[in-house]
Amino acid sequence: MVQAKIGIIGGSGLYKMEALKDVQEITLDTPFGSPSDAIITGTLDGVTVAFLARHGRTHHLTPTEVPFRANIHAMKQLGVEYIISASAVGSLKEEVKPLDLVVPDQFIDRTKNRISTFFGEGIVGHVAFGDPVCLELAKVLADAVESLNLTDVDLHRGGTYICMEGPAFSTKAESNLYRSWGASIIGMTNLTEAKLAREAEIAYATLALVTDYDCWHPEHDQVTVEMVIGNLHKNATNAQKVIQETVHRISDRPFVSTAHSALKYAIITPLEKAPTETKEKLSLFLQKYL
Ligand SMILES: CSC[C@H]1O[C@H](OP(=O)(O)O)[C@H](O)[C@@H]1O
Ligand SMILES: Nc1ncnc2[nH]cnc12
Repeated sequence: MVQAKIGIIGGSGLYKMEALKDVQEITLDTPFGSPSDAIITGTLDGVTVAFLARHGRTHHLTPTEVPFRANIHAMKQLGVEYIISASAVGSLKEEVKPLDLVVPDQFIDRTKNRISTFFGEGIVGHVAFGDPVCLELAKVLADAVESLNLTDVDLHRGGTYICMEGPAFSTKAESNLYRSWGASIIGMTNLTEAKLAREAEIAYATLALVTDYDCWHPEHDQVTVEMVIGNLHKNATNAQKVIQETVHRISDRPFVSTAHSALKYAIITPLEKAPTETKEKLSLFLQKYL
């Protein structure tokens, strides 16, 4: 099977990477079910990457239905060590304008209906998540954005991403509450993914593509899918340029992230006493500690 150190998870509006060459479609199974879609491997400027459309290439999965565990497991099977996530978000701040790019460094969890851990069934682990994205990868991503000098696009380094359950957008009261918390952007997917990536010891960072002002803004007080997709199409070209530049930078200067050893002090259950079936289910993550 093709191996790729860099994985790309594309969200709403980013269902493929146009610049990929030597493309192969790989259908994988995992102990956590099937991923959202086939994984597309290929090369970007000679570097092998693995691309997955988070909601499926036909966008048929709601945020709640996205098989986050299977997606991360599949990336790990391919040898992925760094994940670049591209995601559509609403803005919670006036200065974060539609079409801007944000590289968040914090998340707040407002999800209610999803499993966001690989642990359980006899093996307990608690990974550190104080810095939920890999700060080094986030810097590479933000530096890549800056180097491209994209017209009419401001870059925001850092900021808090509210991860809500969806699929309905927020109420105005919720949106204003999140603003009062100082959060910058809102979406429905990235915290879950970041947590699982951390448990899988994969460095993870988000390129957030601002599509709307959510519903708090007096002059733009309804967010619609039409608005989101319209802006995302405009953003998709920029997103692909940024991803390509980031891939180039990672392959030029691969680095060791603290995420790569996140499980070292996280597992509390003595593995020799843990159920064999669970050890097998988690073997891809645990093998180096067994
Ligand atoms: C189509 S608007 C809401 C939808 O867009 C974002 O998706 P993703 O994070 O995968 O880009 C948001 O999280 C919602 O799933
Ligand atoms: N306003 C919004 N709320 C949640 N997720 C989004 N994705 C894009 N815009 C969004």
